[in-house]
Amino acid sequence: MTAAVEVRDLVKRYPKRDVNAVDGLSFTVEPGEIFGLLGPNGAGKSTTIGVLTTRVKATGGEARVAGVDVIRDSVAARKLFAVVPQQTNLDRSLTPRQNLAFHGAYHGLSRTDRFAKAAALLDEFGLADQADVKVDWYSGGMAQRLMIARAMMHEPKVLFLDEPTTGLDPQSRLFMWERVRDLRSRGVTVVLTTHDMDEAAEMADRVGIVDHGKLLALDTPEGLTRSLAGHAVLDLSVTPGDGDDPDKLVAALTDVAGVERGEAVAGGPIRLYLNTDPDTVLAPVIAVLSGRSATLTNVHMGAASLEDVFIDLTGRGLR
Ligand SMILES: Nc1ncnc2c1ncn2[C@@H]1O[C@H](COP(=O)(O)OP(=O)(O)OP(=O)(O)O)[C@@H](O)[C@H]1O
Repeated sequence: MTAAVEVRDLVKRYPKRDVNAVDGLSFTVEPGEIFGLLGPNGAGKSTTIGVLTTRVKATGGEARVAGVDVIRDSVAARKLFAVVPQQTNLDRSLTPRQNLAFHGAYHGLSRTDRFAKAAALLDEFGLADQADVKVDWYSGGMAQRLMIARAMMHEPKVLFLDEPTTGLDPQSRLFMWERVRDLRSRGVTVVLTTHDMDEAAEMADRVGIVDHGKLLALDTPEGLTRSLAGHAVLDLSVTPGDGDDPDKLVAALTDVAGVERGEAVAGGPIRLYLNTDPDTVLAPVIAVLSGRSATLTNVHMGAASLEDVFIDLTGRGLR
């Protein structure tokens, strides 16, 4: 089967920059997948999407959408995908319904078809009641939904979502996640970028972790977290005793049986990666802390997350 998206050795160097924004990226997205590109700000996610959606000119490498070379055959490629950018780009002089209809006209839909389709999509995205108001009245979440509805007007095979829920309230996020899953069930391939590990873990069938324009890991969220040394994590909010510091505390804590590794996350808790159950480690950990006169204010036990995978790969947090 033809891959929905194929990127090979992609390189992008912006003019007057001395490093590559995208530095030899390769990955393949299967049809019907929700694929997440996860990485911190500046990792090169938007640039990669920019190349795939013909907005950014690649410096080198190959990029295909549904088998069509986006670099050499951009006109044909544009019929096969849709993109929802980070920033709202709705036409403020048109109503929501007109925004969709106009997009349909651009893609050659007849008047009847485009208004029927617009009505169906407005309904699906929970905007039917407010389809004929000013776009300016829309909240961020509504504008985001309208942009996805608009993107679906020409029935793209691949939908690119750049940071789909950044800045949205929790309820709007959940609504958005459900709509994206609906799209997948209709066979649309979704490629989303995010620096939110919860979003990647929740949404994506597979996640590519990128940093400095390079792919560091690619697997299912479960596969990525399973790859970590320990399968459980203990977060300790601690104030070191007089004359002690977080690094020394970490060194002492990693001597506890069952602690595979530890690190003091900058500005955050001490994180211990365990290779055993957290409850067997807790008592000896607390004994070490009290022995060093450290004050423990909070303990969190959990499974390893994608954030932990990222920290493991890069030595720093996602944000
Ligand atoms: N038009 C541009 N001109 C010059 N440099 C750019 C341009 N666009 C992006 N960059 C640089 O390229 C690198 C990758 O940026 P990009 O926006 O692709 O990252 P990102 O992972 O999408 O980050 P974010 O989550 O902040 O959008 C950054 O160092 C950025 O400063």
